[in-house]
Amino acid sequence: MKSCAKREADRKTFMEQVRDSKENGYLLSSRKIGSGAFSKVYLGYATQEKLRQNYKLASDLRSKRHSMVAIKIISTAKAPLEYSRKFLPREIYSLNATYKHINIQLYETYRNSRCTYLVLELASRGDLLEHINATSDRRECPGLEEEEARRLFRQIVSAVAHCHNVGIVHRDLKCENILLDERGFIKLTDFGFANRYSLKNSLMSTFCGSVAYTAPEILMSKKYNGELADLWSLGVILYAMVTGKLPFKERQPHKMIHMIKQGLCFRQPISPECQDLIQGLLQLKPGARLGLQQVATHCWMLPATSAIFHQALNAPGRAPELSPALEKPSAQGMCPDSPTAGGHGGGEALG
Ligand SMILES: Nc1ncnc2c1ncn2[C@@H]1O[C@H](COP(=O)(O)OP(=O)(O)OP(=O)(O)O)[C@@H](O)[C@H]1O
Repeated sequence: MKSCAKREADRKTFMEQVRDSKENGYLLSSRKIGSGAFSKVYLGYATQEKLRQNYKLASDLRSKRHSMVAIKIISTAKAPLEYSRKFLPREIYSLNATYKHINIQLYETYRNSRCTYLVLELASRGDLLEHINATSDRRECPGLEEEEARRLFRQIVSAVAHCHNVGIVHRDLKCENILLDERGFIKLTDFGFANRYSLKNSLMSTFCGSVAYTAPEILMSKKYNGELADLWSLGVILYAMVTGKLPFKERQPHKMIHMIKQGLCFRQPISPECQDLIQGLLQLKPGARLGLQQVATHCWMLPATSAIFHQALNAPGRAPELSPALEKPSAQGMCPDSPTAGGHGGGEALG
């Protein structure tokens, strides 16, 4: 239980934050909608005066017919210096650089010596992980229907392509960092690990992100290309969306690598087109992964062409990358042709 003194200190801090926000044109509500390692996110409202001053904010909120925003408050006085000096500026830079994309909206920032405030578009329907888990429960079947997964994945790919086009790699793409707004649009968030690169093929060396979504080259502590590492994470996200599970799940990087080398396993019926796309992204060799352009035009992303692709897949002479056994999983729901069937940790529960 919190001590009285701690509660009083928290109350004072919150009142200061309410004041700071009011001075900057926002009413901070006491409804906390999320928290991170060094941040708290509250529901806020833009004042009429703010709406008069900020045309972009006003027109965006008008289209939504409300004045709500998410206010992320980072206590820079309490956060480690490295976070305030390195990761937070990167997050703000990245959000600003990607501002003009529908999936990512930072309206403005303000700060004082104690806190930095990020005013963000409100994504009121929680994150993708919660959505997958809730939908799985409702359907009594793990994962989203492919049609819904396709609709969301298209937006995610578009948001990541936008980042890459302006020279930003996210480096922490995961279901928890993809939020949903009230209209079902995705909002990419948490750019704390994002980095900019000036050379197309420049390599990075910092370990970022969550092990389950992290590209094998990073787990192996190799220098890596940030764009190609983001592509791996996209493969993990798509797998999670359609199966409700993570493809590889281990706490320790060396065990993860072992699992990845054993190969991917689909334990439930997923269309061959979707499997092909996931396989194309989850390639051990970074250079062998599908590029974003190829992802965006992959037949699974364009349903109209999927029938043609299906024919091509089954055409004589094509190497059978997707065996019939995978298209129609066995009664046990395992991959009989996989050396790891039953034994490997692929298909671990989300969460
Ligand atoms: N725009 C938003 N709309 C609604 N909720 C949000 C928004 N931004 C963040 N949140 C909520 O706040 C949580 C923390 O936000 P965020 O991930 O940006 O913080 P963080 O400090 O970078 O987190 P972490 O320490 O996990 O990296 C999110 O998981 C989400 O639940």
